[in-house]
Amino acid sequence: MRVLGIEGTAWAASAACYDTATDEVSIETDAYLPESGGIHPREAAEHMREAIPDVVETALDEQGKPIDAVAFSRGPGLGPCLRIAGTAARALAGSLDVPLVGVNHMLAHAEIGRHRSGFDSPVCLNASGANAHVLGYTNGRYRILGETTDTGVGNALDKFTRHVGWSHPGGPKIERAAAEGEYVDLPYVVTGMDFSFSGIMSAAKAAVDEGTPVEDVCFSLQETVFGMLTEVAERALSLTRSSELVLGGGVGQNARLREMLTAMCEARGAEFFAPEARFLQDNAGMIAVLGAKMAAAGDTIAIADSRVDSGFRPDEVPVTWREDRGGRGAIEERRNDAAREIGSADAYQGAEATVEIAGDRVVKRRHPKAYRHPELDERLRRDRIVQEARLTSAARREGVPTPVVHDVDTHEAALTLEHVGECDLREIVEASEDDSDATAATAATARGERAVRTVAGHLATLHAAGFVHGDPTTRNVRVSDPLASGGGDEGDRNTDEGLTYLIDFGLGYHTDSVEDYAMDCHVFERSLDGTAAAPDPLRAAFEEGYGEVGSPDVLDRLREIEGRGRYQ
Ligand SMILES: C[C@@H](O)[C@H](NC(=O)OP(=O)(O)OC[C@H]1O[C@@H](n2cnc3c(N)ncnc32)[C@H](O)[C@@H]1O)C(=O)O
Ligand SMILES: Nc1ncnc2c1ncn2[C@@H]1O[C@H](COP(=O)(O)OP(=O)(O)OP(=O)(O)O)[C@@H](O)[C@H]1O
Ligand SMILES: [Fe+2]
Repeated sequence: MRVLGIEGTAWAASAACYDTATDEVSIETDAYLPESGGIHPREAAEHMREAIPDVVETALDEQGKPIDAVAFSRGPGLGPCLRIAGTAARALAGSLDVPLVGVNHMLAHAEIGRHRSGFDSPVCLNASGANAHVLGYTNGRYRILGETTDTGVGNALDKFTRHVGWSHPGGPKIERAAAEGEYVDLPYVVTGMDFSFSGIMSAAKAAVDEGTPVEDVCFSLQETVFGMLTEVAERALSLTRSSELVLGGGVGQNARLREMLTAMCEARGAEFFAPEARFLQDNAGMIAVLGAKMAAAGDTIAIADSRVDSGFRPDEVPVTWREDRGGRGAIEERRNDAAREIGSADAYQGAEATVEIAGDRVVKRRHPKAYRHPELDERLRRDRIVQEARLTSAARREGVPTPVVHDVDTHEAALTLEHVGECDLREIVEASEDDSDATAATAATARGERAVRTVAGHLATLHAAGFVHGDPTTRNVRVSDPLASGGGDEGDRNTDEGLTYLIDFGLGYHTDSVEDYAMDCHVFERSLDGTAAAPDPLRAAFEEGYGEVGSPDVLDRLREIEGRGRYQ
């Protein structure tokens, strides 16, 4: 099959031909470069209007053979640009009398890495201009495991370079200047698997204004921003137990980012793949390749339904082109692989730390991360160990079951904690749809729902006390057996079903913001999406449980967060 791809979300007016027989992709791109400032939507659309016919003609001429389908970026992107590229795609599909395929641009960034690497089911880090997120595949959809809560990563870098008077795009200029720079501290913001850039960017601009050499700020921006992305990618690998990572998006052209991701994957025995530059930056090649997979699956679109969508999110797309659904079988396989690799029940390799179990105690150590700048690494490990010890105890005082903290060693970044629970909540929710044994499955589902409801109550209690957990995932909840929980002397409201403990408070902080509380809930719900065999009833149980204890404002805000588009 030969597919013509058209890309026109913002700066790249691009057309490509992909031939499935040879796996060859030829790409023709005409880039819009603003004369001053950043991308102006109207100018970008004007460029799109002029450039699209030419790149399409060149791509078709080069192919020289008939085309079987036309694929185009439906979104996300700038509305005026999308509409022009969409109109061209519709006209072409009509005149060639071939099917039309509407592609999600961010999924194309992710799928091109999977396609070129041959990986089976990787986690994908998309680091592009207008977006930044980590995707994992479960139950027939790509789930957003973590994302920016403000701007895309490239846009953030570009805003900084505008401030210092450099021309667009700024990313490559930061990379060049960073070669001459030294480290200075900038804010580092990771909440669960989400992250934000606005605080860092304000601090970076202020540092330059106050006389810090711009090279030092560029160097530190890379260390901080890419350190955050790498950390989040590692958390996603740990949560999903995947051992494959692919990179997508224009910022992926940065050598320091790729170096960090390579080092992180190497340290945890995972494989890393970044496609070549022509497939990282916006390009129609990735649209043609995913378009071909969709067309082969019959996933084409009627002209009448082919409206563009500037806020099109990757998790809205039902995945038709993958044979596996990423359901229970895939989860089980990864679980077995992980168990074989660890080879012992006495030690865990978390995303951040190693946890050794010795009798009724565990020792948790945050080892240095080779990918991170040593100064940043030391600061984070020390701060988090102190915070974890403080908030673990603070939560206990509020009546939320947590491990007793026996010892804190800030020098070694080590904590000695009481061993709690029998398994992570993840094991229960992963298992809750086992069709081989219906009775066991119903029991597991009921147990999962009860535990999730209890977690919701615990989070509401923390929020009422003025702090957040910061990383409430199904891995950071320990669940004990109902019979083994020992007579209810803990005074927990759910003693009859065993205790549900919260652990791993290293990313927690004090706050009185409804937004922060709602984000805490959002992080937990998304971890259900990323790990549970059947997330929907669990989400419902969570919201019900939160509603019983917590403020309705938080739940309202949670729904608002879920409905928010991130494209800016
Ligand atoms: C929706 C779509 O229009 C959008 N496209 C987009 O952002 O273009 P993309 O080609 O993926 O990425 C461009 C960004 O990539 C950055 N960039 C390019 N080379 C870079 C480098 N060496 N280091 C850091 N950033 C770099 C640029 O500064 C710019 O912000 C997206 O994918 O989010
Ligand atoms: N006090 C504890 N009692 C029992 N098990 C524990 C305890 N602390 C940690 N564990 C186990 O070790 C695993 C990793 O611990 P923790 O989440 O604290 O480390 P981490 O490196 O931050 O992991 P991640 O970032 O992947 O959540 C937990 O999922 C849990 O299975
Ligand atoms: Fe892009």
